[in-house]
Amino acid sequence: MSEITEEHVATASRPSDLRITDLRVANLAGVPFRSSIIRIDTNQGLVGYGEVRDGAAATYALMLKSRLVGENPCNIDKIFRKIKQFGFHGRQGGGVSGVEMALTDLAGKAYGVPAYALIGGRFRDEIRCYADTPSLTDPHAMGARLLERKLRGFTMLKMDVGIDLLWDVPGALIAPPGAREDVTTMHPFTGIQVTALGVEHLVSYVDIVRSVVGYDVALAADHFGHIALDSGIRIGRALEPFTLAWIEDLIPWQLTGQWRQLTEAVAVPTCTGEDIYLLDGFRPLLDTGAIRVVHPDPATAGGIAETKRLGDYAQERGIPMALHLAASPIATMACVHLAAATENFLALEHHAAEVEFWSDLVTGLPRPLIQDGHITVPETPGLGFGDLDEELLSRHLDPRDPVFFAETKHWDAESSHDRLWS
Ligand SMILES: O=C(O)C(=O)C[C@H](O)[C@H](O)CO
Repeated sequence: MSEITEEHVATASRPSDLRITDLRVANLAGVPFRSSIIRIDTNQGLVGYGEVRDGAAATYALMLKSRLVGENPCNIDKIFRKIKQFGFHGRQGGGVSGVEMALTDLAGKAYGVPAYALIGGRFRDEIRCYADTPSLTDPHAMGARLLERKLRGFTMLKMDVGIDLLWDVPGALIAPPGAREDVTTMHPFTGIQVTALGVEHLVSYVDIVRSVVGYDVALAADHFGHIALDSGIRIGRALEPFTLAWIEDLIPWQLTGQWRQLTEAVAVPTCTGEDIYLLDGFRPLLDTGAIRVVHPDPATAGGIAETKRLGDYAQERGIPMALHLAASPIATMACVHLAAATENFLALEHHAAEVEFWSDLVTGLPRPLIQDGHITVPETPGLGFGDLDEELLSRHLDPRDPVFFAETKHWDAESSHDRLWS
């Protein structure tokens, strides 16, 4: 064996010598949904973390392993171009996007700089988060929950309102058979019509919510459908008095022409984007001015740098960008660096206001991570957290497939975890 010289020692941790040796995942549940943490290992002992989008399969990341091993993770864009063909819209973008986050984490650690420095530096020191609140039948309960979040310092909130509230209201919907089951899985276009009674129900719901939470906080509304265009127009017009920040996902994002008609017909900002992969997927909506707010999920859209490119592209077209997210602190921190480095940024979604241990999943950052509705941009290398609290994580594994960074030589397409949401 040859002798280790001083030169060897000096070059042992050179970023140019860094190589990927492995990719492993930990499948979590309840953080706030199920998601998979990616860990990329290297020949220098450095590890990088990313996260596969909520509700997606770890498979989407594991299938990329053979394309990654041997690559220098600091060449983020080169690797991204090599693997992006293996992603797609919806949850299928989750593998590529999560891997890109982990590469950025690694590159930042290798060069000793925070992730935002790799994509151009920062525009802000604090990242505004907005708190999402899933559907509640009782508008007073929804108002109370939103008010509690407002009092915790969130300056922007979102509630789910829409057909979820109307299925059991007689005469509120005209729906094709099976539509109720379909919308909970694939979010397809169902052609559901919301009747005058249904619209009245939603108006009264939002009126009560506003009377509880007040008008001095930005409030967006989501989970409308998908519904028929004319129903969307009637709902949008009826909700105009409530000064909503946006109305989201009334119709499928692919229907650019319908989005444009909706946007032109209502005086409430229209919004979509959480299932779109890569800037290319957003171009039709942005180029035609079909939406007023673009809402990518960086864990679907292609990760940190691609979502920044998208934000810049939208900015040139006068369309503000908010970030969708339903993730653990790992993808959240990826989004914090992205939001710091993108001028065109409104707010980052937080879906885990009810998950008490959420901030504790990573070490080395303030707890709680979100204070007064904001996350402070860290200056530590990579995504900025010290490490994972593996003991805590291991208590929140997905019981259907409780893999915890185990070596994976292949993936089992039949396992329950690999059944996809979309
Ligand atoms: O918050 C939003 O905009 C959502 O639509 C969240 C989804 O319900 C979430 O990703 C769960 O799959």
